[in-house]
Amino acid sequence: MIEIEDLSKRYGDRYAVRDLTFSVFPGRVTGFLGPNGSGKSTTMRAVLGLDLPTAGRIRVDGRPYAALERPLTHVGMLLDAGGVHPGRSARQHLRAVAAAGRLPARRVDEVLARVGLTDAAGRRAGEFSLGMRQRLGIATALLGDPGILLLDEPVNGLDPEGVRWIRDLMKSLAAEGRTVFVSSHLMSEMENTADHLVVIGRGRLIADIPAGELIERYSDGFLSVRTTDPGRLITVLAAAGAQVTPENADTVRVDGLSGDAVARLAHQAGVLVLETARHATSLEDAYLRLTDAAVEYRGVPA
Ligand SMILES: Nc1ncnc2c1ncn2[C@@H]1O[C@H](COP(=O)(O)OP(=O)(O)OP(=O)(O)O)[C@@H](O)[C@H]1O
Repeated sequence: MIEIEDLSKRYGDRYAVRDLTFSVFPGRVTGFLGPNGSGKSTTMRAVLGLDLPTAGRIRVDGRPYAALERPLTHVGMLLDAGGVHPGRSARQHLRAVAAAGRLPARRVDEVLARVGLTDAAGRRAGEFSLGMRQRLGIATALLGDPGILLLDEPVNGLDPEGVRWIRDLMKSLAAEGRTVFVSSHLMSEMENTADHLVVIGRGRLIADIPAGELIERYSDGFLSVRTTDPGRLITVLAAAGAQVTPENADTVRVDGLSGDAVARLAHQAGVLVLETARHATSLEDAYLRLTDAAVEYRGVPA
């Protein structure tokens, strides 16, 4: 578990992160979302003690990162897939990290297998494709078998197969009971992955919410209702406070009423409803609405 309390980080006269409070829980994938420059990397670096906060407290498994004994067994991180010596093989790289972190050498082959790099283990990392480098970065994060994983924009630049692979991996890591905290500036990447979302804008918290609830709360989902008597249905539903507009000859669009309410009102009025379809919003739409709603957070002078 990660607990962030009143975190602020200032560079010069600007806050990269301001009064941020949230926790990241085990057993689920938590997406950390915000536009470019909103402070996601700064927050992740602060969790790992790579950046010193201007104010606030961060606890990892109940302690500051610096107070963790053998931190690699608590937290694995994928911050930058480029941090591997190009002349070393994947196996040599992992052995070096394992030795430095006092981790058992057998973990090297275990993590190579987990990320599908067993066959490429002897090749120089400098010859790796971006996707392979990303797998090696994740293997490195997994070396200490940590309960917490921090992944900063892990799918950046990957092809669709690589994206799918990382998604599936994150889900399985969460299913094993780990805390998976993954940043992205693209909501669409989180749509099929995150169980929970922490959204920031200009360094401030905008939402800390289950992914499904975000859609529910910020969706503009409407109903298409097909009926034998659109004229009468429009009158009845409008009288109940809904916005109703004809969609075509036998279908009306209804905003502001649940499917239940539409069915009941139509029944009471003796109008026959043939079909009701709900048009759901995507997570992307909900996110845009949410960040729009947070427009006051744009611009944070120190
Ligand atoms: N070392 C630094 N010195 C000065 N300003 C910095 C530094 N690191 C980050 N910033 C500023 O802090 C703000 C937040 O940056 P950060 O990299 O945390 O955002 P981000 O959400 O991770 O963005 P991205 O999606 O582009 O990676 C930005 O305005 C950035 O310019």
